[in-house]
Amino acid sequence: MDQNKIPQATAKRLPLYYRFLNNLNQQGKRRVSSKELSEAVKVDSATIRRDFSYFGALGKKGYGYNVEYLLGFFRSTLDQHEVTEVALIGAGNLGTAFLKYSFLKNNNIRITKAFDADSSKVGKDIDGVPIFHVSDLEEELENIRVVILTVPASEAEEIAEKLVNLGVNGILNFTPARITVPSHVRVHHIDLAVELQSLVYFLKHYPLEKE
Ligand SMILES: NC(=O)c1ccc[n+]([C@@H]2O[C@H](COP(=O)([O-])OP(=O)(O)OC[C@H]3O[C@@H](n4cnc5c(N)ncnc54)[C@H](O)[C@@H]3O)[C@@H](O)[C@H]2O)c1
Repeated sequence: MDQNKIPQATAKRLPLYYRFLNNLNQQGKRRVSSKELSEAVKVDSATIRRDFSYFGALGKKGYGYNVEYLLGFFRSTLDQHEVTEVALIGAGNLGTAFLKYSFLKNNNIRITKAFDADSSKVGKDIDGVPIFHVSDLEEELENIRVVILTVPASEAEEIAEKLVNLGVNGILNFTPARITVPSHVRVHHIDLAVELQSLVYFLKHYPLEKE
């Protein structure tokens, strides 16, 4: 299937589905209903059915979806066969937490290198990930095209510019800085303060009803 035809909102949910289905598969489950999936991944079942219809997975009434088929589809779509190496810049509080948290265990994305400006951290490793000096980016980044940015906001723009010059085309930006990059580079911002504000706003203005 032509991956460009999958809407972006659907594509964003793929890793969520993938993780859950992978767990099911490891437990030996062969099928799953959209209701079960919906409860697990917190996406309503109509959306799941619509998402899955893009993958040619039409659930059968009373049977649900075939776990192996879906996993096969997700693996090829998410490039699970290939290992994607990711670098992390800024091994401070947040960066260290990411290096320690093995949230990437179940798929083939791995943080393989970290960079920091603090010489006392350079040469050490955090949970097996070596820390290099940020001035060695050029020599050490090699083929890495995806970077997690956890530096102070004031450093973000300058680092991003360096990264783009070295061929990076994907940045997951945890800093509150809004960085400017050329149009071929994709930046996803994750701003925890904004997410929290939005949650509180929704709770206040759109409270959910108890069932
Ligand atoms: N800690 C949190 O809970 C949290 C939450 C949301 C967002 N953030 C954002 O994430 C970023 C990091 O936060 P933190 O709490 O981990 O800060 P921190 O000060 O603990 O870590 C920043 C790290 O970046 C390094 N650094 C500084 N300048 C650098 C440079 N030019 N190149 C490479 N490394 C450099 C520092 O040596 C340090 O290790 C900040 O922008 C912060 O606003 C943090």
